[in-house]
Amino acid sequence: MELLSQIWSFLGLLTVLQNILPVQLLSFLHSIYESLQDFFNPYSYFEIPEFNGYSGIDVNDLYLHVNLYLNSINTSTTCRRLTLSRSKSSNRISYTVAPNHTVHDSFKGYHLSWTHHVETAQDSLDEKRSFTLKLPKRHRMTLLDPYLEHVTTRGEEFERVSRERRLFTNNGHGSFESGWSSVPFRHPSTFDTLALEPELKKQLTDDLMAFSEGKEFYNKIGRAWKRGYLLHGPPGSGKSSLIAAMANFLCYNVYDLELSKVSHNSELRALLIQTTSRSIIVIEDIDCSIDLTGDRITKNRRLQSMAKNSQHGGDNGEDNGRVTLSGLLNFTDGLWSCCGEERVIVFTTNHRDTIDPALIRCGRMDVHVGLDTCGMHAFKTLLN
Ligand SMILES: Nc1ncnc2c1ncn2[C@@H]1O[C@H](COP(=O)(O)OP(=O)(O)OP(=O)(O)O)[C@@H](O)[C@H]1O
Repeated sequence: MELLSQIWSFLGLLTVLQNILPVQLLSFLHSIYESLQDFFNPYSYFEIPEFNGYSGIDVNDLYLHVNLYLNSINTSTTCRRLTLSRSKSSNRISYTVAPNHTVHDSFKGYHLSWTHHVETAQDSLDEKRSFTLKLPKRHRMTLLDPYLEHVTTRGEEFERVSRERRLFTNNGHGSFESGWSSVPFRHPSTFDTLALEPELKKQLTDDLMAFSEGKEFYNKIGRAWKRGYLLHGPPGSGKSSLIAAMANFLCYNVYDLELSKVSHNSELRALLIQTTSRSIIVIEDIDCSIDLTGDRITKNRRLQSMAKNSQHGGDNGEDNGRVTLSGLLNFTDGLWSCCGEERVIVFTTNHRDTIDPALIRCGRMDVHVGLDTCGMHAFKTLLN
């Protein structure tokens, strides 16, 4: 009782002081109080807002990674309240730390925690979200960088295996902002279900694995992080199934590029720029999709094309109105092909011999896979 009355009198004194002391002195006392509090507090705090700056447009990558990371560690055991959500097109449930709740983590033997703050602006319904990382002050310099690196790597890894993948196809409006339409990618083919000889299966999975983990290698040797596959074999030999198995193995999106719908090289370039990293870009039946004689176009055809162009009052350039071999070579290997990372380009054909060697030389199509013969093992898998 006595303690209660003492607290009351202290609060009363504070109110009186607040009324009589000048504002400057109050704020000075407040800053001294905060400095003392900081000095004696054994923890450091780092705030990670959802957006960079005040525009509310530029999303903070680190915030996204923290969210993914907290999704990847089993937060349900350390956090008392989680927000669950599921998008219309995905079966996956994602967990977010509920507003103003904390989740605990450990790294190199130290305890750390993340608190998710959500504030609603008073004048609008906008929400301001951020995470606060709390870690031991004495070790903050040695812990912060490696821990954030760990969070980013785990977050990216989690996104890779859990994101809903999509199958894109070009819609004929490649010159505009979005030249691709997409549906969820749910092809069931995997390397386990494919009837392939075990050596070939191993070669392919090793190659794909090395590619997906090869960021540093590609950086070191100064090459764009992409890989080309040429799949050849008669109709029905499993080329499409192999592409689906590759996409499922790597957890990549698939861009199925229909060349007949692309009207010229610049549209092809625009489509390439619109593809995202970690994807497989497929051109099926490459020999049927394009005049692979490219620059060696016959005189007759060139004349026909020029006549057509002049009839329509167009430019007489020979590349007008079609995709050429050189356009395709630039697509796979030119400067623009480096505008994204971690991309696999796959060409399929029923007749490898009809393709211009420039298009499938090593460096463009790094791996050639023949699917024409069905060995004993593959046959057994099919029977099973
Ligand atoms: N190696 C294989 N293992 C398992 N299934 C296969 C294999 N090869 C073919 N198939 C089956 O045969 C059918 C045709 O295969 P797929 O469409 O992949 O062949 P394709 O070579 O792409 O044919 P096309 O050249 O006509 O497009 C599919 O139902 C697929 O499941």
